[in-house]
Amino acid sequence: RSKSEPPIVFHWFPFIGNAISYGTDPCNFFMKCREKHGDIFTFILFGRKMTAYLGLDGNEFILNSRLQDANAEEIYSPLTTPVFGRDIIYDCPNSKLMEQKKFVKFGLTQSALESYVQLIENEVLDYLKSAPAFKGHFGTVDISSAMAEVTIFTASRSLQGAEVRKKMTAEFANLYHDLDNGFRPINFLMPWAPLPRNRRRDAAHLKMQSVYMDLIQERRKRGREVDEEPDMIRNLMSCAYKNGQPLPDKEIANMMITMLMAGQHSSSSSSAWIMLRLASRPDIVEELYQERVRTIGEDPLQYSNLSKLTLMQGVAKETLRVHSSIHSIMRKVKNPMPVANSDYVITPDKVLLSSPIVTHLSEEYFPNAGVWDPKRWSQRVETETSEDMVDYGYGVISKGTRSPYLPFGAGRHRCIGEKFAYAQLATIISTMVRHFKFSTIDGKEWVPPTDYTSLFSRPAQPAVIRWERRF
Ligand code: HEM
Ligand SMILES: N#Cc1ccc(COc2ccc(/C=C/c3ccc(C(F)(F)[C@](O)(Cn4cnnn4)c4ccc(F)cc4F)nc3)cc2)cc1
Repeated sequence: RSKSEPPIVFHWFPFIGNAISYGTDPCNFFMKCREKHGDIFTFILFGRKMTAYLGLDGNEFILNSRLQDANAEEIYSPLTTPVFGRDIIYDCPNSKLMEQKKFVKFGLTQSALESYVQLIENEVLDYLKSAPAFKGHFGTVDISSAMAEVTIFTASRSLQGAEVRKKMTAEFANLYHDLDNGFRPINFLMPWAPLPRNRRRDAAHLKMQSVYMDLIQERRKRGREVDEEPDMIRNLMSCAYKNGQPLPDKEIANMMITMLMAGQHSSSSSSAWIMLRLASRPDIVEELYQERVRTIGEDPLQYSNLSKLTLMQGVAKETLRVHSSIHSIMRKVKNPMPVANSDYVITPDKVLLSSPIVTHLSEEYFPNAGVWDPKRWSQRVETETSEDMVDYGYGVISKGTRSPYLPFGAGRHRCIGEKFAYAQLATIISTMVRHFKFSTIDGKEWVPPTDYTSLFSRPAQPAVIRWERRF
C-alpha cells in the first residue's frame, strides 16, 4: 500500500467489511482501531471506504473542512430527503441550507425560549397527572417510552405550536411512526429499496406535509392575532431568502417536519439517558431537588433562571458527553485532502468520518472519562478566544475545534437546536425531579447498555426505573 494511504483495518469479508463490529459498538470499535493504527485509519462499511480521523486534529480536519472538499448532502440526502422532504436541508445547495439554519436559529429568541419553558413545564405536569405509568404513590416506568412521549408533547406544544400539539393524539402519532420507520441506517445504503416501510414513509411524509400546509394557509387567512405565541411556524412564515423569495409554504412544512424528527430523536434519547443516570445516583436526584427548592422555591420555571440550576446544567452536559446520540458524522471527499504533518492524502474514493464522542471519552481530556460525574463541569472553564469565531451564514459561532467536547458538532454544519434542546431537557428533568424520587429496580448503581442499531444511539430497551411521589 502506498505511504500516502491511511492504514486499512483488518476485516474478514469483502463488502460487509467491518460493518458488524462497527455497527454493534462504534465507540469500542474506534478505540480499538485507534490503539492499533492511531487517529487516522480506513475501515470498510458495505463496500464504502470510511476514513475515520479521530481526536482534536480529526475533529478540526473534518468539521472545519472547506465546503468544496468535504460534502455532507451527498452522504445524508438519501437518508434524510425522503423523510424531511424536497428542497430543504440536504436536498438543496449548502448556501440555501445556511439560510434555512439562520431562519431557525434567529427564531429561537430569548422571548420565544422564555415562553417555551413555561409551555414545556405545563405539558410535563399534565403528562404526570394523566400518564397511567405515574398513577398512585410509587411504581415503575419504562423511562425510554415515557421520555419519547414527553419529548414529542413538549416539542409540539412549544416549537411547533398549539394546533400541532392538538394533533399529537391519533392522527399525527401514526404518521410520525410511519415516517420514523423510514429513518433508519439501512436507508443510508439502500434508500431506494422498495420495502413496504419506505412506501409507508413516503405516504406519511405527503400526509404530514399537507397537514402543515393547510395549517399555514389557515393562519395566513386568520392573520396575526394579538396574543399570538412565538412558535416556529409563525417565525418561518415571515422569512425570505437573500434573493427576495419568501420561504414557500411547502418548505416551511418540510422544515417543521425536519425539526420534529431532529428534536424527537436527539431529545428523547438524551432525556432517557439523563433519567437512567439519575436513577443510578439517587443522591444526585436529591441534590437536584434541593438546588431547585433553594434557587426558585415553589415558583414555576423560567428560561432566565435555568442558568442558576448549575447542577442541572452539569447533569445535562455530562450526559451529552457520555451518551452523544450521533456517534458518526460523515462527509464525502470531493478533492484530495492532504493531512498536515503527515504523508497522508485523503482521496475522493473515501468517506470521512468524525466521532467527537471519542474525545469525549478520552482520559487525556476527561479524567475517569467513563465515569458519569456531573460535578466535573463546575471545575472546567471552556476558554474561547476571538480567532476561534466564524460565521457561515447563520450567525457567529465558535470554530469549537480546540474543545474536546462537541456534542452539537462544530463548523459549517454545527447544530442550531442547542438552545432549544437544553431548555427542553432542563425543564423536563427539573419538573420530574420536583415531583418524584427515582432509583434503579434493584437499587444498584447501573445503567442499561447502549443500542447502536438505530440512527441515534439510545438506551437498550426496556429501560425500567422505579419512581416515588415526593408528597
Ligand atoms: C440533544 C439534542 C441535540 C443534539 C445532541 C444534536 C446534535 C447535532 C450534531 C452533532 C450536529 C452536526 C451534524 C453534522 O455535522 O453532520 C447537528 C446538526 C444540526 N442539528 Fe442538532 N442536535 C440536537 C438537537 C437538535 C434540534 C432540537 C434541532 C432542531 C430544532 C436540531 C437541528 C439541527 C440542524 C438543522 C443541524 C445542521 C445540520 C447541517 O448543517 O448539516 N438539532 N446536531
Ligand atoms: N451491520 C450494521 C450496522 C452498521 C451501521 C449502523 C449504524 O451506522 C450509523 C452510521 C451513521 C449514523 C449517523 C447518524 C446521523 C447523521 C445525520 C443525521 C441527520 F442528518 F438527520 C441530523 O444531523 C440529525 N440531527 C441533528 N440534530 N438533531 N438531529 C439532522 C441534520 C439536520 C437537520 F435539519 C435535521 C437532522 F435530523 N442523523 C443521524 C448513524 C448510524 C448500524 C448497523
